[in-house]
Amino acid sequence: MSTRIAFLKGHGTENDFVIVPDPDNALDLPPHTVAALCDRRAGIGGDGVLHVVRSAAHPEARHLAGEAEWFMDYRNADGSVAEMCGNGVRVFARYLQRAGHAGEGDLAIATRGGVKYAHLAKDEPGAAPGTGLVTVAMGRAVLPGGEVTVATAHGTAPALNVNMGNPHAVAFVDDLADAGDLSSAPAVTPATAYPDGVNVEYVVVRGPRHVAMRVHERGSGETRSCGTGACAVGVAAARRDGAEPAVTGSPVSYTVDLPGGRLVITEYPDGSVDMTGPAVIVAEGEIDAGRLAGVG
Ligand SMILES: N[C@@H](CCC[C@H](N)C(=O)O)C(=O)O
Repeated sequence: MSTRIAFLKGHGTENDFVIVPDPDNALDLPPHTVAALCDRRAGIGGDGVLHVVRSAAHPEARHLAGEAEWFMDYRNADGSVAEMCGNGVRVFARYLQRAGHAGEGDLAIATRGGVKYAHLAKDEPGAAPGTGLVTVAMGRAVLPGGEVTVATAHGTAPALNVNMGNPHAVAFVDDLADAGDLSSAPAVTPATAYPDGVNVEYVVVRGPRHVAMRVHERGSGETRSCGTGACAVGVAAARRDGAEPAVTGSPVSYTVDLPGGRLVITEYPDGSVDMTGPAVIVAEGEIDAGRLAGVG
């Protein structure tokens, strides 16, 4: 007998996810099932899976249940587990709103990177329901220091090590094409800087407080957007511009253009970072897990 899995499909600036509601954590979702769901030809297709579980029902989130009812059990497209997914939190919040578990306003969501607070803005007058922007308080960036270098077949660039709950290497380049093919992971040295792998962002300056980026995501390949990556880029840009809020005493906002859309990243003098962008649910259905390659 095969299992039927209810799912939704959503995206945030085209970083797309298979959303699997499973309040009681009853589903078996091993890495190969996640990879099969994310397969763009033989599955639903996505950069990752947002497994929606009540915090109280998940061993990794039970301790957060008093603060956040819902846990975002995030998985990359290859089935690996990640600590955080910024675009994922926005889409997760949108799903909770659509399912009637949350309304407009503030909402706490548990992640492996701690509890994040999302704010669902009101829809614009006349706009479709569930289209208001979502802001997520992403917490503070950690900059471990040390020199890091990223390299593809197109060349080598110095990068900044920024941790947004998950690891990033941010390299400013002259042209986004300089990164070449990002479907496979750039080489990052020293490897010891990232014992668990890394997401790599290539960035160009578009204007004052305005940048554009491409990203190779650990466990997913080149994606059209990465929320934690955009935050890491905003933080790196502020250091590069001498605008670090902890030093200047003023918040700073960057517009970050990604292949899939635009995010606004704001850093405050206490080091906390907010990310604002869209989150959309585009489909809903049920899949016969037995028909997924290697599952059943
Ligand atoms: N797309 C995400 C990041 C997802 C996790 C990442 N691939 C990792 O392994 O750390 C985002 O929007 O932040």
